[in-house]
Amino acid sequence: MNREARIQQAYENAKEVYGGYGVEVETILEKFDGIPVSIPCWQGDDIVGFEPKGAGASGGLTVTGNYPGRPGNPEEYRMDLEKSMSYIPGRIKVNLHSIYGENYEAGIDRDEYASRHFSNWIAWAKEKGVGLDMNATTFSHPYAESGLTISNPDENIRQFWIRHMQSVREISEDIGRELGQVCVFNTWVQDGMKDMPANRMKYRELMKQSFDEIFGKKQISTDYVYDALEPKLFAVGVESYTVGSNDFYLSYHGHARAKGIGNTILNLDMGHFHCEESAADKISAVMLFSDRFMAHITRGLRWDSDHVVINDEKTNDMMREIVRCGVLDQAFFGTDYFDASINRVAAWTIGTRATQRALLTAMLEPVRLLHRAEEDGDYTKRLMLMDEFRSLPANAVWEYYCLSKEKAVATEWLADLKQYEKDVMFKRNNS
Ligand SMILES: C[C@H](O)[C@H](O)[C@@H](O)C(=O)CO
Ligand SMILES: [Mn+2]
Repeated sequence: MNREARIQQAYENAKEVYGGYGVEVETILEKFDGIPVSIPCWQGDDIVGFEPKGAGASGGLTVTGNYPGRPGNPEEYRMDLEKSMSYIPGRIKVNLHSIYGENYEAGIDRDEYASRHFSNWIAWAKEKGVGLDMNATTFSHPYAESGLTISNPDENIRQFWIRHMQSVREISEDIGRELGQVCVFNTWVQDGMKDMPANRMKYRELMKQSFDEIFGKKQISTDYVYDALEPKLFAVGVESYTVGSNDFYLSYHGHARAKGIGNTILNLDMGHFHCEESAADKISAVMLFSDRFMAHITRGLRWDSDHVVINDEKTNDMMREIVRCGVLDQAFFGTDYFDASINRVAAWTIGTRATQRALLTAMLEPVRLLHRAEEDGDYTKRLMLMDEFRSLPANAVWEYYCLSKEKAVATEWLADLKQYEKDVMFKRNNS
């Protein structure tokens, strides 16, 4: 049997199996096809970006590895991105950092970044039919060396980062308007301390004030921008105290909503909690009080929050929970990882495809039957179904979807990437 016929037949069988549980596979596929996953720009070049002097990651972010072939300019970078996109079915967005703008004028600093620095990205996104998300970049900068940015008691430094965030938020607004879809403005900041602070209150108070100024500067339509707050437990070098902790951001979100400041939402990064803590469990708690949320799908491993996403238990758990909670239409899906020890284009491809596959698998779960068993108080049946549903033929549906989008099925993309690596990536000299 040839490739197409094999995939088609497995798909027809899968449809029958799912149909037996009341799941209409075609309807699910149609919905799935419209859900974008945002690709992390930082995986493409170890978060160097295109500022005149790319500094590389710092501030609790460490990219390990030195795999050859890193792109050294926007053209090489977008070429790699397009290569990865050629292997990815379904809608995507690119999650940019503010240091990935272009044509910065001499002497310009981050507090003066503007939409003109992103005009190439906007034109490219329009041409490719993809969306863009945006991140303020508070690390890898002389004003970030103390480890405190918007919570810095030095008013000059604090105001510098406030202006930075305000300008990046306005860039996000222009992007949202230009592309006709929401651009999530993410505000992760690394602020914290290696050792115990004597005055924890002070920095949180400053951070609260700063966010009030950042989001309070301008009311922006939610058609264009949501302001994502991304809590984190700790980072390397920031072991004792993170100003933007989960409790801080949950409270700040409530405050901002009550006062009508900005369009805040929570960004639940799966790698930002205790290893045994479930980010999935937080979705229902947050979404009872919010209209939207972002998920940073990633694979936390011990002290590293950002390994390349694979189809592991936590990723599937996160996706299942989003669907079971009925908040799929409220989710912004971002992925968040860096790995410079493997081919960077492959990392993008593996992580995005794994995220999509886990999402599709969760959408196919016969969730109504699980809810019904629980409502009936039949926890025995609930557990049996949950376990049984893990073995449903979701992969056959995924492969059919890839085929229908004329994208690689299973491992088919790797040989082509190895050729690209040889012909293009390994000929660069950017390390
Ligand atoms: C580069 C990003 O801003 C970063 O990964 C952030 O989202 C994060 O999760 C930091 O740990
Ligand atoms: Mn993140």
